[in-house]
Amino acid sequence: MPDPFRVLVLNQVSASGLKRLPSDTYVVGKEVTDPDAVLLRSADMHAMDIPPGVKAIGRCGAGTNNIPVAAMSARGVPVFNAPGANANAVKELVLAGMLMAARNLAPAQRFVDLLDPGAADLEKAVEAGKKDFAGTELAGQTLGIIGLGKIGSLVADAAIKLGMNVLGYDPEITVDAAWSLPAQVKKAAGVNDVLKSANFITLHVPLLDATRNLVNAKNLALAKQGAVLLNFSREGVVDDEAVLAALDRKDLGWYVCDFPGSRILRHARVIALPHLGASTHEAEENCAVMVADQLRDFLEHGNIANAVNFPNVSMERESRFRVAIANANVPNMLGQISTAMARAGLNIHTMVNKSRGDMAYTLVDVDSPVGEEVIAALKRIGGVLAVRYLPQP
Ligand SMILES: NC(=O)c1ccc[n+]([C@@H]2O[C@H](COP(=O)([O-])OP(=O)(O)OC[C@H]3O[C@@H](n4cnc5c(N)ncnc54)[C@H](O)[C@@H]3O)[C@@H](O)[C@H]2O)c1
Ligand SMILES: O=C(O)[C@H](O)COP(=O)(O)O
Repeated sequence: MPDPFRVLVLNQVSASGLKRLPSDTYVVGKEVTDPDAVLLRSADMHAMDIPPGVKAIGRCGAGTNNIPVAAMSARGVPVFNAPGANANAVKELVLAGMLMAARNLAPAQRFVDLLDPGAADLEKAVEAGKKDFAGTELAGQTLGIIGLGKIGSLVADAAIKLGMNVLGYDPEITVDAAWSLPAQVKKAAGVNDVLKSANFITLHVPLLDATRNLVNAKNLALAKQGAVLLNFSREGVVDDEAVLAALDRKDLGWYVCDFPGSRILRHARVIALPHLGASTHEAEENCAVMVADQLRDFLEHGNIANAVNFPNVSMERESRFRVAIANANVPNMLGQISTAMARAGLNIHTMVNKSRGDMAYTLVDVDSPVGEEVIAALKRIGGVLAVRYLPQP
């Protein structure tokens, strides 16, 4: 009986996902030591000493900026995420955010909270107060969407259905995402174009070097007066100081965001939520199940689906003896791998090799058991980052 896989869980991950890792072959929990894999949501792994035995990381969500992906790539460790699994939850919260801003719901609620329930003129006070909170309707307004991936495309579709005009910008849109966009979405030339034209601007990009401070003092100066900026992306995508200045100048009407950093807290025109975008039972379950299944397929069979730093690679088992190799995407790796196996008298039954950027990944099924010396020889090949032997009973 092989040792069980050990999975360290860093956040509150849905039990439905954890149940996908059966207790006879997995030890899963927050106190697990010497883990083979880590499952998490938003815990910050950058300062963490990631144990050398970690073979995979599973982010039960979309953003992986809390994980040292480049360092994991250098170790040949895939970082899995759950594309689209929480997109509907975020879309619904964006719609809520637009409505909260357009209808002044936050100050209206604060006004009602302060009413005296015992006052004889309660109804009169309600009717007198409501004029301060009159708003606008969404239909007919222009929504600018920056980032048209899983979330952005759902937001576009919902906004069109609400009667909004939609303008989208995404310089790296995938073919699949482009196909899933409603035909009515107009293409913007850039962030400036979106800011100039939209009454509502919503951000759905990952936090990368290229997207840090994507919305800043320079381009906020172009915003339509009273525009509403929504940030359900990441705190660093928006320059908070620039937003505060734009709100104070009344250039921006509202800033709705899911990241209540210290600078924006308690500003009267900021609606800040506690990173709630993906916090629905449905999204938490979808993300955890998707990532746990991907992690299990990788740990047991070496197959890779939805790793942000590896190609998708999957091969049906054609023999009981499988070797999985992560290697640099450079010439002659396959030649060296097959030579090392041939020297040990191993016959390759079938193999698959794919690459993505600097990373390549190879699965090899051989006809007979693979000795430790062969695994050691494979590990010694320059450019090989990680080797795993995955025999089946
Ligand atoms: N608030 C929350 O709880 C919550 C939940 C889910 C995701 N998120 C955040 O939202 C981000 C997007 O999620 P997703 O599921 O839509 O991801 P996704 O990968 O499907 O889409 C991201 C899109 O951004 C585009 N993009 C990249 N750089 C860009 C740029 N400079 N300008 C315009 N577009 C650019 C990409 O081409 C891609 O289409 C995540 O990375 C995460 O940071 C937040
Ligand atoms: O990137 C994501 O998926 C979201 O920010 C959700 O984060 P959470 O899983 O910590 O709620």
